[in-house]
Amino acid sequence: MFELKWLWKNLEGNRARYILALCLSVIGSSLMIVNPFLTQRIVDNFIVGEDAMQNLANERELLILLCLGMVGFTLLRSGLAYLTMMQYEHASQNMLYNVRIFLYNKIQGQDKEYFDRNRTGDLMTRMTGDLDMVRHTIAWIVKTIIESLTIFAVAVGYFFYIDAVLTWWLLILAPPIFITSFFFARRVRPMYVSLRERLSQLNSAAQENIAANRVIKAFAREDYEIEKFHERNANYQKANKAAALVWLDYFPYLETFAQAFSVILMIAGGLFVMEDRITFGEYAAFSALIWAISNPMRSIGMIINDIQRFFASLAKIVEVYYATPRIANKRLAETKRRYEGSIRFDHVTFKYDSVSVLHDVSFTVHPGETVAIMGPTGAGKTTIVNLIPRFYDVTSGHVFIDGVDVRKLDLDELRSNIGIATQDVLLFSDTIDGNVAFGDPELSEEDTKRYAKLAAADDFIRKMPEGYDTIIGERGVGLSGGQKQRLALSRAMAVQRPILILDDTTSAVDLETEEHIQNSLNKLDTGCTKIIIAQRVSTTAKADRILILDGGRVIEEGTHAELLARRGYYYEVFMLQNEGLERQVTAGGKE
Ligand SMILES: Nc1ncnc2c1ncn2[C@@H]1O[C@H](COP(=O)(O)OP(=O)(O)OP(=O)(O)O)[C@@H](O)[C@H]1O
Repeated sequence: MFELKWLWKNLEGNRARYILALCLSVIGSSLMIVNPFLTQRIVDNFIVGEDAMQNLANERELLILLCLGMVGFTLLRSGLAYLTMMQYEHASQNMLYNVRIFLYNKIQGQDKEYFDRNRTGDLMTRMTGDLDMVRHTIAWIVKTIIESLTIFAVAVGYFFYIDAVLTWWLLILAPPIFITSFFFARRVRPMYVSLRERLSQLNSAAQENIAANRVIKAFAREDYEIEKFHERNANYQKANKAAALVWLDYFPYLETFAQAFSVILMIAGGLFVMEDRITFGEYAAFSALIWAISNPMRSIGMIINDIQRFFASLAKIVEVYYATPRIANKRLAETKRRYEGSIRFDHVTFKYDSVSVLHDVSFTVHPGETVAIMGPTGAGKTTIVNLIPRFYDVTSGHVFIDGVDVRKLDLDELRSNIGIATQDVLLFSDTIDGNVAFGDPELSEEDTKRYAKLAAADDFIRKMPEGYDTIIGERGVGLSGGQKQRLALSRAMAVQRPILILDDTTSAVDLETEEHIQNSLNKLDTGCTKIIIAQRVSTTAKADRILILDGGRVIEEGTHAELLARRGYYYEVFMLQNEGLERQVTAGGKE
């Protein structure tokens, strides 16, 4: 019932067309009765009736009319079938289009946690194969069911009109057919749920392997990955075969019952003709329409299979359809404000599910200040910056921006006040110009170049075959790690936000380029609070303050000079890094 309601809801805008399609299906199928009826008249009046010869001579016009009627109704039915299909196609394609956009927007609106939990390949399967199954259902399965039921009902009605006893003899087969179908449906349903899951695993494996093809090649793991893919492919094939074999368990019974219709008709109908209970014309009508009863019985297996597939697919679609992100944009702000840029973490604790990652973290960044965060890998640095644009929400404590808890700010407004260059650089397969101006499509060519220069990217961009118009491959293929980082940095700077977050953005660039970037960041003309995650002392040295994070706790906090004087973690990192650099940064670092 829920499924029908869902379909009805999503047919909005196409309901009239769909109802028209259903009505045309019923009318078209009902007309199936006409030709057997005309056949009966022709047989009884002009072929085997007592007055057949006489009628042939005297009522030739009637015969021609009946023959023309048969041709006319056949053409009419073909025309109706065409019109019906058009309505089903339009209604189902329009619905598919609308639902796909809805799902796409839904997925876009999900929070980071959702993407942590859901695999890309699985989401892709929902957006493609599952949606197609739903369309197939409303265009084909519903059509087949409506037409089969109509033909069945009309044929049975007509049979009763001709001879009720013979009809009951035929209908004696209906209960065993329905019981067999019921058991088949019950057995096959969980198989389609598992089949759908295996398809999703197969697609996820394909998507992951294609996306990670360079890593696979680098580690010469092609054979292993091919084997893994084969395994999933085999799983999917096995599940398909298992479902098909279940059908084969029931198929002989259903086919035998369907065949039995003709046998009963031949025996009982033949006897009835001999006893003159029915005319030969009526027998011919029965015979011409017997498929109207047996065919729906035959296709019942196919319909049940498709319906089970539909249920499995719809369940997956509905999960996305009704998914509500925990962190959602409530669209509170009428106009977006520009923040001052102060950030305060107040006793922040954070857990991923039940794993604690941050413990009682407190610090303040004043507008325009630069704070560097350093610490061992896995210490929680990225997690800290993820809390500022609310990619995740704190488990306890508060993150304030301009004195307001981020959870009380409008999400769009909050995020449009933050420029971020993430640790995993993700570029789009677009022009370099398009990538730099991604956050601000209105950015002038001149400004695009200016920000590229600030991020020390202009030089290498100019050397590319088509400069700023060069199209880069998916995820930045064709660029070095450092080049990608510089493009990501120019993209983050180009949006000119009051808060700039750089997560290990210069780790892959050489020291000279890094110094250029440092100077650019200090010279940014829009006043900007910066949080820079870095492992190099050369990056952190000039920050107003440095936080050292270890095991999710702030263990040291101060300026470069203060932390060196403490002889703690920072000092050790400093000593491990270049001695020559020590002199350089001590001179330039803040006291
Ligand atoms: N989405 C996630 N789900 C569960 N655990 C996560 C998730 N992201 C990170 N973690 C865990 O949280 C901890 C902190 O991760 P985080 O990425 O913040 O560390 P980091 O200090 O930035 O490390 P790195 O310097 O290597 O980038 C790690 O133990 C990591 O395994």
